[in-house]
Amino acid sequence: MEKTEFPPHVVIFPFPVQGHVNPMLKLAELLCLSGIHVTFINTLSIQNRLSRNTDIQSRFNRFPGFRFETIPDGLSNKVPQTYQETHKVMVIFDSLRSTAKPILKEIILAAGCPSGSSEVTRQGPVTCVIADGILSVALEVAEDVGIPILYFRTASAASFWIYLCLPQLIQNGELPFPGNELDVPIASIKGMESLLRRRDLPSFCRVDSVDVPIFQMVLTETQKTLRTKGLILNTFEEVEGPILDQIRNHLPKLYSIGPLHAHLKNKIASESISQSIHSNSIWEEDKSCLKWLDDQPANSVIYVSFGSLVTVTKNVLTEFWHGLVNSGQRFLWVIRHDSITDNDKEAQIEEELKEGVIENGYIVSWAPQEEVLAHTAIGGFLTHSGWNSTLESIIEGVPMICWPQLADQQINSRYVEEVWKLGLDMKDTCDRVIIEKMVRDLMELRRSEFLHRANDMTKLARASVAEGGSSDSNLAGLVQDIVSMQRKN
Ligand SMILES: O=c1ccn([C@@H]2O[C@H](COP(=O)(O)OP(=O)(O)O[C@H]3O[C@H](CO)[C@@H](O)[C@H](O)[C@H]3O)[C@@H](O)[C@H]2O)c(=O)[nH]1
Ligand SMILES: C[C@H]1CC[C@@H]2C(C(=O)O)=CO[C@@H](O)[C@@H]21
Repeated sequence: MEKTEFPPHVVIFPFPVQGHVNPMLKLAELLCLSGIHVTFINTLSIQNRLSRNTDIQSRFNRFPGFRFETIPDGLSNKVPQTYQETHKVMVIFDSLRSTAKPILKEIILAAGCPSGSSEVTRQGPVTCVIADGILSVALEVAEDVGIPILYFRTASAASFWIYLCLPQLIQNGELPFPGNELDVPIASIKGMESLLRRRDLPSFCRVDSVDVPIFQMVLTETQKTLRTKGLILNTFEEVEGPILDQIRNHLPKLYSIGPLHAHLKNKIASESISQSIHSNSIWEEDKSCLKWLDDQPANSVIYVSFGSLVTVTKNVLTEFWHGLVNSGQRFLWVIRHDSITDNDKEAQIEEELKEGVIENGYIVSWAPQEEVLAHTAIGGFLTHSGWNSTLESIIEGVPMICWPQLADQQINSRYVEEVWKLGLDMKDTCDRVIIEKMVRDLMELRRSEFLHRANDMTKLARASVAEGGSSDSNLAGLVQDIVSMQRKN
């Protein structure tokens, strides 16, 4: 086999939102540690925010075969704060669809050419593309230029499997469903027959017509996965095994390599590189909360965060405020600056909440979440059930109260309560009395039950990313397949 003068070169292209960029940067670092060269594509605003709020540049400078490539934001950085999250996502999606194709093609074709910047980074021709599982614009470019493409879907395997089964749900008359009878069982998804109700389907399924744009987006983008060389998922066999087996019937090359943040920490430790947790936050992290946590008893604090996309009204915040205060538990609460939709009152709301904070509460606008969940003071997590947050809670053995709002969060919360039994699902309610009761149940009355379950799952998660574990082996298989793609090109 002829020897190539360059290592394999992968172009990685995430959907430009925090919950996608974060895990894909972890993947990029893992591939760099395996000797693979990487070009990572960010929109200009994402790249500027990462550079402003993290050590991203210096962190990746240690890899001579790595470089960032930035592309214009298009319309995506002009989205009014009052837009609902799904509207924001569709603006970004449509903007990339209309602008990214020629730019991505140019990046790929210029790689490895003497006149290109590859002379600076010494990268060879592109071996393959790893694109976000909702960016088929990258699939079209890869097919045009004739190079392999893998998808990385950053949400749960369970949500991906439901999206892949949407055509059956429509054919069997289970979608769309009129009205709000949400406890009707869903029967036609293999592996979830006795688990699913309408309310557990991803939020995009709550439509009275399948022509709703974001429903069409997830349906068509997911079906296009079948045209790729394989699918990477940030999950592990022991947590979503039965569903991974269902997906493998349609996508044999399925690489479950998560939890990626823990996987990367393990690999960095084995390379004896600096141990500190490196942030990929696009907001500035308020680390003062770590000092506040140092002063709290072990397992005494419930951490509250709803991720990077969910927005809330003042009324919702007020219900959570009273529920948390009335529970008598200590709490650390993230209220993201751009998360309040009645934004004319944003400053007033936060001040009211802060004025009301008694000694057992602490509020920040963005936290170092991986460090918070690893802190001994944390005894519970009130979460929106975003997949990164769910994995970060699992690996640290923190039981959860789930308040799902968007996309895969609904099915994730169902698995937390009903399958993994790691916590409580507050789905479709927001009431101070229910919030208070659930916080007391998680932090006091059923504490030992949930901590026991969480401890068992933590062991499985840590074993999967340890040397020889399922995710470790699957990552080695991914690297090997990328190397073999280079030889074929
Ligand atoms: O104060 C905070 C809050 C969050 N995070 C981090 O931000 C990420 C948030 O990701 P996630 O929990 O997945 O939530 P979203 O940002 O809402 O993620 C979007 O993308 C995910 C992956 O596709 C989906 O699972 C979610 O439903 C979708 O909303 C996590 O890594 C957190 O550690 C912080 O660092 N500080
Ligand atoms: C707003 C959501 C549309 C699909 C994306 C997603 C996925 O399944 O890839 C999950 O949640 C969000 O990140 C996106």
